[in-house]
Amino acid sequence: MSEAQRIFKSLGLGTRMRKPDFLKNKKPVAETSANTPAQLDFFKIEDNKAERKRKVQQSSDESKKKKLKKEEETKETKENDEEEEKKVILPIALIHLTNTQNEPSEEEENEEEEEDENALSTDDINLIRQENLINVSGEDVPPPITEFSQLSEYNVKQTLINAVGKCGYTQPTPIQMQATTAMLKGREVIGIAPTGSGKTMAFGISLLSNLRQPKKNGFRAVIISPTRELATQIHREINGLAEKTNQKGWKVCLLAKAAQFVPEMARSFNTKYDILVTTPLRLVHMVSTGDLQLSSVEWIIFDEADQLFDASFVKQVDDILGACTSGSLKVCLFSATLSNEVEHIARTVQKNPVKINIGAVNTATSQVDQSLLFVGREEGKILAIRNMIQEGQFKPPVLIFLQSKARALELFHELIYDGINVDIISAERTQQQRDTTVAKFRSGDIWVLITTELMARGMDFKGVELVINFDLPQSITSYIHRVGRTGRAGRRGKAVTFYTETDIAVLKPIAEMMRQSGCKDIPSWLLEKSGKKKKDTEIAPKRKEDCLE
Ligand SMILES: Nc1ncnc2c1ncn2[C@@H]1O[C@H](COP(=O)(O)OP(=O)(O)OP(=O)(O)O)[C@@H](O)[C@H]1O
Repeated sequence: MSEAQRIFKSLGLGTRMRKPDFLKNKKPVAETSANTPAQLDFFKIEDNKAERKRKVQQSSDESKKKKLKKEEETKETKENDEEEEKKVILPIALIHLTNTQNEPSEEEENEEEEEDENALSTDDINLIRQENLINVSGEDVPPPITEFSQLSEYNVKQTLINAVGKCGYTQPTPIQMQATTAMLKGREVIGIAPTGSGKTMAFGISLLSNLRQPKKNGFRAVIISPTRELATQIHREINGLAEKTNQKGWKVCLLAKAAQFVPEMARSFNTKYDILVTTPLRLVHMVSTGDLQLSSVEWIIFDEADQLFDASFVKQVDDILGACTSGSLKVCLFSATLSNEVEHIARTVQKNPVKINIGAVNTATSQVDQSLLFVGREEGKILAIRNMIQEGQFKPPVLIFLQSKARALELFHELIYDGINVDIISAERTQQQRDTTVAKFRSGDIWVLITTELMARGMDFKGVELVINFDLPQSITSYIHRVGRTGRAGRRGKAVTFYTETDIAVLKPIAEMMRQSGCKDIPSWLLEKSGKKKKDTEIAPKRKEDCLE
């Protein structure tokens, strides 16, 4: 058994990891830098391959030297032990038996040599994590994968691995590298990774694999999301993956429409499906009327977990967890942002979770070029948009965030008047209207979408070019999620935040966070500004309903 395997065993991992090809070449090289790259550019891994290969080779060499030294030491100890053993007098038959038992067959020897070559050393694992900005905490955290094909070593069916490929995903993102192996080992996870970095697939793949096959025994996995639009999107993605497995019978249910179920349907409903995607309110309602049972649930995922575990939802979350009565229930949390307070609450419902953090904590994705634009007073905002249009900086699709529905509606009328292909989405519109608007924005029939906080989290509109914070967001957390609607899945995006004279007093936290996420053009006077530290939820000043004066 190799040293690496011994380490794996001692860590209780027991998994035989195949060493990725890029880790196999070992040439003598100098020591590696332990510095973590400042920018998170995980979709561009391929571009960095040569550099990564060099670093990994360096690490592999170091570990090889260490391994050789250890092997020599082990050999010495073994020889001493053998000497000791010979002193014990055994009957000849037993000696023979003992010797043959200890002697590896030729086949075993070859296998060990092969394992030796393929095993990942602790240094290799650390380097993969370092290269992908994966930070982990928790006991016995399994190593990350670097290729989807390695999922087979975690008992994932080939049909599921193929399905991931059919979705067009060739390389796992960092959260997928690490969260999948943890969940596949049956571990509860707290997964924090930037907006647009593929968290949905991270838990989607793991759930489908852990459930093995459709059973029609009632819901075995539940995914909770704060908004109906996001639940619909998650449902589409997981259902799409399930369908591509060609494994007949996977039933993924979206519990979103109030009129979707009548009591007579409840019985079949409780047995027909494997996975449920829902918002918390709807689920609590169905559980309280007895129309839905959660006793078979083995996995529950809270997407946008920080929002679900904050004051506005925590009661419903508590009710839902109370209804999941299975002793083997596993609770996982995913989000791009998580405060210590929320993590503390969440940990009270988790058992020995693995915490995975990708990149810097609570910062906007580095895939977005962020900027601040001074507009003087409120009326300067619409002028700024008109200027951007004239100067060709208003490249659709564009998402514009405002503080209230009334302000959003006013801007909508103004842009319609300018002849822009624009629509508006807010919580007060009917579900039908919301669905139609989202579909039209997705398909490119609408170029500009004006919205409130409703669309800030989770929504994956492919190819959004520009996010405009017409009004400052209410919190840093909201800023991170809003600008994260662009710069997704490896594409770059732009985000412009308007600010007025009144906003200057509260802008510093946003400016600091922008700098942290790699933004260089922040006026230094803004960063130096002193002032009372505001709570995360208290940034934007309350504005008049009328956004143009
Ligand atoms: N391995 C992959 N390779 C390329 N694209 C991927 C991969 N995994 C997921 N994606 C794509 O990346 C996009 C973002 O994924 P997803 O919506 O899961 O992000 P997220 O991390 O949940 O973001 P948010 O925090 O904003 O909710 C989606 O369009 C998805 O199809």
